[in-house]
Amino acid sequence: MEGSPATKKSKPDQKKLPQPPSTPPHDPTTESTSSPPPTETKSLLSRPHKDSIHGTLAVAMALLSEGPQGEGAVLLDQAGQFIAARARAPLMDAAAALLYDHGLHACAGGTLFLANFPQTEDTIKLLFQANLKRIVLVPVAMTVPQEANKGLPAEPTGGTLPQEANKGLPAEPTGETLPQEANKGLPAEPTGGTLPQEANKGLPAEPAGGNQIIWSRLSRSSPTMVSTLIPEINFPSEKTPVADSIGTPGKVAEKRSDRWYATQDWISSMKLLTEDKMKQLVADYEDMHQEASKSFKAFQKALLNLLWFTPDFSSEKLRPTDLKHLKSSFGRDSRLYGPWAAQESCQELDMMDIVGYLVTYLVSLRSEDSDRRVGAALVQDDVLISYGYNAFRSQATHFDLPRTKKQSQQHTTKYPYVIHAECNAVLFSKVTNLGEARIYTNYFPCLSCFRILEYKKIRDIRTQGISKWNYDDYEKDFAHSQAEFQLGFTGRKEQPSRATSDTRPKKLEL
Ligand SMILES: O=c1ccn([C@H]2C[C@H](O)[C@@H](COP(=O)(O)O)O2)c(=O)[nH]1
Repeated sequence: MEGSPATKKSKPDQKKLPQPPSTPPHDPTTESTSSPPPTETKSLLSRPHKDSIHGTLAVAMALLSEGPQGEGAVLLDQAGQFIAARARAPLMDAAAALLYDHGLHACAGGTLFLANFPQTEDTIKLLFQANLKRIVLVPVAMTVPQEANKGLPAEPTGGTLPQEANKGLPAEPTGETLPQEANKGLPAEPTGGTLPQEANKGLPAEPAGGNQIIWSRLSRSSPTMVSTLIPEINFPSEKTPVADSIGTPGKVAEKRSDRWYATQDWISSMKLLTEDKMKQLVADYEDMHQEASKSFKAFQKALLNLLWFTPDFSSEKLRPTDLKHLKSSFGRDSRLYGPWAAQESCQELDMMDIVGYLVTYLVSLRSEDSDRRVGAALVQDDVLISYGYNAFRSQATHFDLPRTKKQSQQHTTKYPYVIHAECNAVLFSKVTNLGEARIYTNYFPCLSCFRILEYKKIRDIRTQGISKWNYDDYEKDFAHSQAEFQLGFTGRKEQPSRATSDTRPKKLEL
């Protein structure tokens, strides 16, 4: 996602205006690869590679498709900035819809993640026309329609790419390779916030006539694809509680040895899952996929289960309250109970909600604040148009910032340096008219984010939890509730837990 570049119109009184920063705005969705920080500080954060996030978004979008085979696509521009993600429309492949929505100029030199191969030959032609630099195929379904394959290098059976096509690409990781490993050799991510023209500098020159498409895959098979969703595992340093590094809520060990063992346990359980259960899940998935042409619901269910049972999704925080709800059949318009909702306030979610929450969760994994990872996703007309997570502002990196929360030492806290997830989602949206947009967040937005959402007329706010922010005094909390109320809050919200419901002011009746 790129922040809209400041329009450089020369105005007579420009000298009086605040000058734009000499460096481009910080884009939290990119990370510097040029000067890796010291290993000790690096272990403060574990973040999945952007490719994993975008590949998974494509899969999530495929869940929303209608038709015999799900298809989802995610488009990034040439600087690697997110443009949009969407599912197949009834008469249009997801990839084609993105190209038509955003135009070839936005796509040239860009990257397209495809969960399942587009089914029509017209779309393949369009992919060549788009001069994309990279197409990442996420093989959620193992079959590539013969029709669609026309004109492309022939694929040997078993789904591997021909050696020719693989030339120059890194060897694909096998089985249980961790994401860090798997990412080695992938094209370096651009450094923060560069404008497309700038970002192009140093990239290999496009051959005359364009059309240099590098076919790459997140992985050869679903197990590896799923394993790339797991955040990098760094052995925690003294500074890092286990909860930060391995994402196990409520399991913060005090001593180094405890942390170490907790991490070990987690790794072995992950391995167990990768090697045994995951194989089983994938086998089930493949079996069910055979049935997919007969029953699309089965495909959706299998895919969702596959995502669901990765360690992250089955963590305590995200555990479905009752798996039997998931096991029931559902389609685009059917309802099911929200896995994130507390038992006493089980909420109904539709497929877009599930995908919305999945996206907020995924992007929150990229958060630069290891204390609290917040994710936000903007959706308009069932298209994911932007996302954001809490990240440190321009010219500040997560390696040298204060992390303390103590209000008595305001200048040493992290807060002045953090841009909130919702702000980033809005700031980096390429769609500027957000009146019809809906926002998903994994935490209840704070008051300042509410102001921004109100300003942008985003009134459909769907959130997974009650407010977690510490408002020191009643006024602030009250103002927050009022703002929420005045907005005409349309989102679904969990009931406050007993602990907080007593202290929160009652909503006003208008
Ligand atoms: O609406 C919100 C509120 C807060 N955030 C971010 C800002 C910080 O990075 C964390 C809060 O940290 P604590 O340690 O829990 O105080 O969340 C946000 O993105 N959106």
